[in-house]
Amino acid sequence: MQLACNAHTICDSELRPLGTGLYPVISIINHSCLPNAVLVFEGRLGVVRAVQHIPKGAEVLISYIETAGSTMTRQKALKEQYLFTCTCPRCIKLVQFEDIKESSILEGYRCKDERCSGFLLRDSDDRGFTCQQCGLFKSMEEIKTKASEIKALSNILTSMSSGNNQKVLSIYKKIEKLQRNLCHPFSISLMQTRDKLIKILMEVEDWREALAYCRLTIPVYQRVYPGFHPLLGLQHYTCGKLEWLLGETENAIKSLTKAVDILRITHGTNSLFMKELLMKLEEARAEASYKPSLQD
Ligand SMILES: C[S@@+](CC[C@H](N)C(=O)[O-])C[C@H]1O[C@@H](n2cnc3c(N)ncnc32)[C@H](O)[C@@H]1O
Repeated sequence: MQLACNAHTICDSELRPLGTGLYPVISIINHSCLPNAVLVFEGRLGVVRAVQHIPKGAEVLISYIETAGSTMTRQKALKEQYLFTCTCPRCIKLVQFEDIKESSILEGYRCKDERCSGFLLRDSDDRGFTCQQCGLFKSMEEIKTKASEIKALSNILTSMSSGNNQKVLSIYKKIEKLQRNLCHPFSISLMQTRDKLIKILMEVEDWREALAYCRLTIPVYQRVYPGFHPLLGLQHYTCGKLEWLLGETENAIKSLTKAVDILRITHGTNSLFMKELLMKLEEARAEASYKPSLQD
């Protein structure tokens, strides 16, 4: 257990896990769900970078876990994996109204009225949930039916062997449709399903549809992560790459610029990964300045 509490998951530049490592210096850094620094890896080298100004004498804090999640979800993960109760500025708000609202958005249900973006709270008699914006009621029965349909589809996915991309794609699309109807538009589960769809659609080279889902995830990423979070930078990067592939040069420049603005802070500018990103942005800019002259 002592090893698990002090070890770190080594990831590649795109935060895909590669293995586990013990870094004696990095393992003295404590956790916060609102960290002022991030840990990224350049090969086997662990690098901690500040993501905001850290005043002299203040403690450097990184996040040990996925920070997109309700306070209860984060606290559970920290308790189970690292055996402590977090008291960071986000966690001390547990069960305060703002925190209940936040968890109802991130992990709760959507209003029956599709145009309403209110959050739902469970009624005291447990018969269902009421939208806190428009007052519409959603019954427990309706929620349970949709949730069990999603569960059944997820079970099919777990029982499937890999390699059947088209079948997996069609199941994820069904799950996404059900979640769109069940979950709040800023739901993390819906965001994760869309991320799975983006990954598969990129594997089957359907850039157009991958981009459509990627664009849907950006506002959710912007909401659930702080401004300088590597995952937000990487999502802008994915959007930019897809736009570039589809010939949407101006949009690609915008997305790649947003990616660079974030990732130069979290990843530095010296790695091969960042050099490639900066080169793509240069290429897109060069193409944009060349294109109008073609129309002359
Ligand atoms: C990688 S170690 C961090 C350094 C450790 N605090 C030390 O003094 O060696 C991880 C452990 O530190 C403690 N820890 C880290 N962040 C904490 C926090 N925000 N609040 C309380 N304990 C924390 C937990 O016991 C956790 O399992």
